Amino acid sequence: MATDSDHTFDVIVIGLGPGGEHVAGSLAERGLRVLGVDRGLVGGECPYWGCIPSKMMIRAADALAEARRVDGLAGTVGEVTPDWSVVARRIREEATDNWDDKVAVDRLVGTGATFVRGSGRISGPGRVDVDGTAYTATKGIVVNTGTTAAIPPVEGLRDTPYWTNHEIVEATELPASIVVLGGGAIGCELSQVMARFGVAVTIVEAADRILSLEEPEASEKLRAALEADGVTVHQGVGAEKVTHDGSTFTVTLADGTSLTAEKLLVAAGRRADPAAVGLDAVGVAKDSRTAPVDDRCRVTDGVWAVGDITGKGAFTHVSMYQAGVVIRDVLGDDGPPAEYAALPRVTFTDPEVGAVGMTEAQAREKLAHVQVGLTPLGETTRGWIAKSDGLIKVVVDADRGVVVGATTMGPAGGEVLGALAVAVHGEVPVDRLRSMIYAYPTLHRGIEDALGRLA
Ligand SMILES: Cc1cc2nc3c(=O)[nH]c(=O)nc-3n(C[C@H](O)[C@H](O)[C@H](O)COP(=O)(O)OP(=O)(O)OC[C@H]3O[C@@H](n4cnc5c(N)ncnc54)[C@H](O)[C@@H]3O)c2cc1C
Ligand SMILES: NC(=O)c1ccc[n+]([C@@H]2O[C@H](COP(=O)([O-])OP(=O)(O)OC[C@H]3O[C@@H](n4cnc5c(N)ncnc54)[C@H](O)[C@@H]3O)[C@@H](O)[C@H]2O)c1
Repeated sequence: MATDSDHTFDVIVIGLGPGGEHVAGSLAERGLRVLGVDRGLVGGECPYWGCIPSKMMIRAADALAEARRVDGLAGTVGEVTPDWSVVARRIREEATDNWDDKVAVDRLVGTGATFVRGSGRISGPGRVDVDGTAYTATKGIVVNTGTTAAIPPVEGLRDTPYWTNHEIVEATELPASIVVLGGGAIGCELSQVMARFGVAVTIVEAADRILSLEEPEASEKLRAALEADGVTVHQGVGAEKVTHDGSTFTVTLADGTSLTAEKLLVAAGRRADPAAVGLDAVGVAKDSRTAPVDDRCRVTDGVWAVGDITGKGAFTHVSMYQAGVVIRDVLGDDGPPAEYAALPRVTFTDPEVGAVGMTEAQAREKLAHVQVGLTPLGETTRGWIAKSDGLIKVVVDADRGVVVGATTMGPAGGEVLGALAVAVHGEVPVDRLRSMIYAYPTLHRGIEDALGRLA
């Protein structure tokens, strides 16, 4: 029979995405009594339907593209024949264990934490209900319930068998054609993958450009790259109506264009639901779209939140970073508060779009004097040799003489980003960056060129 002590823990973690899993395991290892609750798979979206399987798809699609590049660089390889079954098998066997989280559950329980599969909800300070069973948290509750795909209010859409990231990651066969609603990170990455595997892909992006949160120069180059892969891009126009006749989707755009395709992928952003996890019971407004947190990731006394739900950046590295902040705060350990000025992000298209800190537009909105330097990658020696397109752009706070934002687009754009992420985080003076030695001929040498072009 369950006793009170079976239902009383120091800390209860609701939702075990990357950050929640880390908090639960680390606090248990430090000797706290921890209950981890997840209604789905321990590890969350990233390992099962997000980062890892999508990057496995991208790796495969890039291999196809690289093989096709032999022409014009090194000879001929004959016809490159894509086979999705290889990717689908890797996702099942190597990435997700066929969507079984036994390894993750065992790892968590191995730290000393208790795991319950179910839907958790805060019912009041220190109180959590999991599918009708009441639990008490004496030290605190950590919320890491993440996001699900946002389904935009387009007429007819909800009544159709649309795909989200879940269905495309689980697909064992690709369709002949697909419309992708949304040209953000998910839409762009997956569109390129599918196009390289022979799918006729059409992106519909309501904003005036794809990847609209990043620099316009990157959006323009990415659009050209996607079109070179055969993707059709409609931007600046939203979908107005969607129908499905049993085999074919018809998507009507606001400008009257009618698109038909075998599948429709919704990649129009993500939605968190703070009220569903009971955050309204501890003071968060019922209609809040995020869990507002302070620089210790506290929502209120005894309640912390980490990950997508905090609205600080829907990335695994943010979830993990915030987890570190929470672990220290719960334990009373010293450490810096959370800061996001040097938030890095990478869209793993080809070319990759790395970015850190502010875009030029954000900087101009916030700062009095802004300088910008941009180097097209083709003008760097390495970029020219590799026949690679891309750019390096730096955004500088002229008053302080430090880089506050940067974009590194190109092959390994996410790796080149590292140097500029350090510069933004460390507030390294531009003069110091200008006077360092950049190895020749590297792509990151473009940083020196971009700094030389500051205007
Ligand atoms: C296709 C795709 C590709 C991506 N690629 C990248 C990438 O390359 N790099 C990157 O940094 N990020 C990427 N992301 C984003 C990344 O997946 C998320 O930012 C990351 O998973 C962190 O999310 P989270 O910690 O908020 O929780 P999530 O991963 O969303 O997990 C939340 C967990 O909470 C559980 N849960 C929800 N409600 C309850 C409840 N009431 N009770 C119990 N359990 C609950 C869910 O079952 C889930 O397991 C990608 C996302 C997608 C969809
Ligand atoms: N490489 C990575 O790190 C990576 C990869 C994929 C996803 N993610 C994370 O997941 C999050 C979600 O990705 P996402 O691509 O779904 O969201 P997103 O917010 O990046 O992009 C969604 C896009 O859909 C558009 N849109 C919204 N409603 C629309 C409509 N009705 N018709 C047409 N377009 C519409 C928006 O204008 C926007 O450009 C990202 O913000 C990112 O944080 C990260």
